Amino acid sequence: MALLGNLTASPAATIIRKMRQAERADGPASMLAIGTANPANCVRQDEYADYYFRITQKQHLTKLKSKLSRICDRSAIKKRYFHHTEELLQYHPEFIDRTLPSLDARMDIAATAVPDLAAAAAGKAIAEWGRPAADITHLVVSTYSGAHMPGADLRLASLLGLDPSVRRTMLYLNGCSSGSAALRLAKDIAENNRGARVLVACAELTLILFRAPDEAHVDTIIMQALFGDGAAAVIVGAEPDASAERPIFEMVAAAQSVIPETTHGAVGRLREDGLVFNPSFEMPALIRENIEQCMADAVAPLGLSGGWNDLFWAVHPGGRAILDSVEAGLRLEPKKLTASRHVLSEYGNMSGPTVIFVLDEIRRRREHVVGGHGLGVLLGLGPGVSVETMLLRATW
Ligand SMILES: CC(C)(COP(=O)(O)OP(=O)(O)OC[C@H]1O[C@@H](n2cnc3c(N)ncnc32)[C@H](O)[C@@H]1OP(=O)(O)O)[C@@H](O)C(=O)NCCC(=O)NCCSC(=O)CC(=O)O
Repeated sequence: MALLGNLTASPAATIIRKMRQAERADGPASMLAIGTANPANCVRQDEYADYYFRITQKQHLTKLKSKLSRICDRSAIKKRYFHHTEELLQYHPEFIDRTLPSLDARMDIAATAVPDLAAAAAGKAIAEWGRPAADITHLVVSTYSGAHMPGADLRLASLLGLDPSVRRTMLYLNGCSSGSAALRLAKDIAENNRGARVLVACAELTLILFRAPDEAHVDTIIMQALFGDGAAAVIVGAEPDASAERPIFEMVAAAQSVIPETTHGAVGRLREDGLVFNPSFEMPALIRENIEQCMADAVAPLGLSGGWNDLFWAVHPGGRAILDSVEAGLRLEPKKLTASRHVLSEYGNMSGPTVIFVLDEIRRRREHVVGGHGLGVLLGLGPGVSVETMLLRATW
């Protein structure tokens, strides 16, 4: 105690404390710009079952095809975008036949396609932000569609012309909560490094989990029915420059929790035939039964409780049943999930980037979605089952 007392009173301790105060930003981080992008190949959901069984040459599996048709009908998705095309699949029979090793070929395509798509989204965010790309100080990139050293972060930095001193962080295999996790990390970086401007970029290509239908693996068609490709980027910074920057959402507080004993809820394994991802049948019920407790725990330290309909909601649209579960579990009025349902309908579940598309949609709809005090919640859901929450304040 005596030593600690001496240290804390010493001139060195005072200097270090002042240095640390000077290093940190005074205010909370804000999202300063948002950009999104999708590949060109668009497939309508009402044509997807025909398309998928034709390109995988499995039209003889008529019962499975009818099941996929039914699931697509009830998915509340209108269309999705994909990097892979029929031509690409013709060159790669190993992407269709799950007995052939295909990880090398999938990774070779992802090495350029993931950062290219991320760059399309990030370029839009930087243009909206209005400052030079070289002013970005930190880069956080998340994906599960590829894994390389050096990674998509370095190629993205080069494509965008970021400064070589930019501090890069890669997040791999975070599943569908990766967009929320990357934003949480960006908030911490921006608030602890005065003047930092963090570019968050999330990009996913379903090529990593594309494979033919198989009667022994019915969950394959669930993935094929719901997931699409997309990228989203956000620029995050604290103490916005009032003359040059226009904050969209203040990032008030972030939390992460895990629904107890649900590690089986959403499981992914990287295998020789790509990423095998199995969302459990139970996901919708697990979320419906646990979401209110997770939310209450997340907002309690802020002195808030309940009143969920007073907030705006940016919920990860993992599937129609996931949104139905969040709506039921929190007793939300149907209009609260309009932005999430719109993004699901237009793009499907793009994993991590999706929740950023929802934020973009909310700021587009403005007062039609956001209530008087402007407070809302970003809700990410992913393997764990992890629940990522961020309290936001709309600042337009
Ligand atoms: C897929 C759906 C749109 C289908 O809607 P329906 O109204 O048709 O619902 P349903 O439950 O009757 O399902 C239709 C058929 O699909 C089957 N089915 C449903 N879910 C399944 C699953 N997880 N695995 C295997 N089969 C499944 C049902 O048994 C049924 O088969 P039969 O017709 O033979 O009886 C919906 O169930 C849905 O949105 N589910 C949630 C999907 C999900 O878990 N998303 C999270 C992805 S992970 C994610 O976002 C985050 C992450 O973890 O990283």
